[in-house]
Amino acid sequence: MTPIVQAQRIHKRFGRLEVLKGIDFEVAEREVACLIGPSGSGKSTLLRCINHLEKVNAGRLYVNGHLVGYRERGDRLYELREKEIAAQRKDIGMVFQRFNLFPHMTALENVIEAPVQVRGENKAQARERGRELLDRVGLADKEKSYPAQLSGGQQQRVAIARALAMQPKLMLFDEPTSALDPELVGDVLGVMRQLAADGMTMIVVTHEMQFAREVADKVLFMDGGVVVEEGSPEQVIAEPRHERTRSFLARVLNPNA
Ligand SMILES: Nc1ncnc2c1ncn2[C@@H]1O[C@H](COP(=O)(O)OP(=O)(O)OP(=O)(O)O)[C@@H](O)[C@H]1O
Repeated sequence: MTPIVQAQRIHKRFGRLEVLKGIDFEVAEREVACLIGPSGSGKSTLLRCINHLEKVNAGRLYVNGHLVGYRERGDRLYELREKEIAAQRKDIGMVFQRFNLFPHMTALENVIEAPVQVRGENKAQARERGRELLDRVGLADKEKSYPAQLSGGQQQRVAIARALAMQPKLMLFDEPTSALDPELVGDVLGVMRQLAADGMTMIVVTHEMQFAREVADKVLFMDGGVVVEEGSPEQVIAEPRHERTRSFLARVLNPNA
C-alpha cells in the first residue's frame, strides 16, 4: 500500500541554517504519527514542508503519491504552478497552535467558508455538513457564536471542523493544545482521539506524552534537524534507546525537577 506521506532524505535550509538534515519517514493510511522533540528541532518546519508552506531544498517528499511542489519527468523536476499546488493541498488539513478563525464570522460560517469559496460547494449543503462537523467536535449548540464568544478550546475545535470540511486525506496538527488553558486541553485531545479512532491519517506535533502513548501508532523523536529515534510509543516514550530522547522526556515529563 502506498504511504500517505513518504519523506526521503529531505533537507531544508533557511539561509545558512540547515533545519532538516536528511529526514526519512513514512506514514501509512489511517496511521497516527506523533512528532516530539525540543524547541527548534524542526518539527514545525517538517509539517510546513508537507503542507506546501515551505519548499524542501533536497530529497523527495511525497503526499498521497504526489511529489510535493514538483512534477517529475524522468530525472528532471519541474516546479508546479499555483493552481497545481492548490490541487495537491486539498488533500491536507492543518490545525495550528493559534486557531486564526475569521473574527467577523460565526462558527458555522468559518467552517463552510472554504468549501463554498474554494470548492464552490452549494451553500445549503455546505451548511448541513458544517453542522454535522460542529456536532462531531461537540459544538452543535455554538454554530451562531463568534470566535470572541468561544473559549480557546472551543475555537480550536471549530478550527478542526474547518479543516475537516475540506475532506482531507491527511490531518496535520502543530501543537494544537499548547496555547490553551490546561482545563481546555482535554476536550481538544478528545476530538483528536475520536478522529484517530475513525481512521483519519494524522501527524501531530505535541508535547502531550499521554496522548502520544495512547493514540500514536508511531512516535518520532527529532532533535537538531534529524530523527534521532522512531518506533512505537512504548518503545520511544517508555523505553527510549538514546540519551537525547531520555533527557528530553525527563524535561517534558518532570518540568519542575
Ligand atoms: N522562516 C524561517 N526563517 C528562518 N529560520 C526559521 C524559519 N522557520 C523556522 N526557522 C528556524 O528553524 C529552526 C526549527 O524551527 P521549527 O519551528 O521547525 O522547530 P520546532 O521543533 O517546531 O520548534 P517549536 O517546538 O519551538 O515550534 C529554528 O531554529 C527556527 O528559528
